[in-house]
Amino acid sequence: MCKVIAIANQKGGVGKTTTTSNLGIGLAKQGKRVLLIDADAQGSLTASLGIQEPDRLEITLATIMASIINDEEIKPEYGILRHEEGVDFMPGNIELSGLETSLVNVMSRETVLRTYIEQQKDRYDYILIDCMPSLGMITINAFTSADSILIPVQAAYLPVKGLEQLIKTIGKVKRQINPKLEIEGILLTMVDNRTNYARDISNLLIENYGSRVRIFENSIPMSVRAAEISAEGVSIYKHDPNGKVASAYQSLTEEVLGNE
Ligand SMILES: Nc1ncnc2c1ncn2[C@@H]1O[C@H](COP(=O)(O)OP(=O)(O)OP(=O)(O)O)[C@@H](O)[C@H]1O
Ligand SMILES: [Mg+2]
Repeated sequence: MCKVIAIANQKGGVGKTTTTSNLGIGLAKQGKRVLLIDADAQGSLTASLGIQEPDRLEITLATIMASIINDEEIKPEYGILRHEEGVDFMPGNIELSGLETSLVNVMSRETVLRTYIEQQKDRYDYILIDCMPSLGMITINAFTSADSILIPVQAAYLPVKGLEQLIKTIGKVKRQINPKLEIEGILLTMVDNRTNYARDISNLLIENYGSRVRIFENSIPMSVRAAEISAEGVSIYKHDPNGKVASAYQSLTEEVLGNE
């Protein structure tokens, strides 16, 4: 059985991409077959997997989705790249923003990505989708394709209002298009253990959402080592194997495996 998890939060810079790559590589290290999908026009996931100029790539998620819109046959492995640490990935780049605009007039515009992912399901155990910081059509496509949504929340600010909107959108997609959709959990990221602030936010999250949404036991600490990896093109397990962020992502991986 393949599980599809979208990593989403319309707030920018909360650790979506970092979580997608390190959870994905974590799952691969546990022997799972993993496909990562870069559904963000910024191409940050693609860059963090070692592609220096995502915008120069010819085959990306945008071209694949355009083929599906045009009803063209594509082989499942077409355009998929492989990272040295054992994950496959479908890159994304700036062309996704043009596609986002053109989706408005497309028949079944919410299900284009799902059509692609359905073709991949017998080839992978986990498919993780790195969403862009918006709730636009591409993100809705990700929610339509997913079994669950993992929501990274940066521990440095009170996220309540944006989270409410995100949870509402997830509920709407669940009711209208994708009845199996669940929230995998809220993940606190960039936790600075020198302050009490993270604990306050954690308590606030539990108070406000604990009854409705699972909050991951593991959080991801703030560390300059984590900020370095996107430039290195490798995971935290390779860049700083004995550090606290590697250990946190490993624990998160185990938690996600436990949710199977
Ligand atoms: N645990 C961490 N500690 C310190 N810095 C981090 C940590 N995780 C991520 N970062 C850094 O914070 C920035 C934002 O992280 P990331 O790109 O993963 O967020 P994002 O939610 O994907 O952003 P966007 O909304 O732009 O797609 C990056 O520069 C990243 O390297
Ligand atoms: Mg990102």
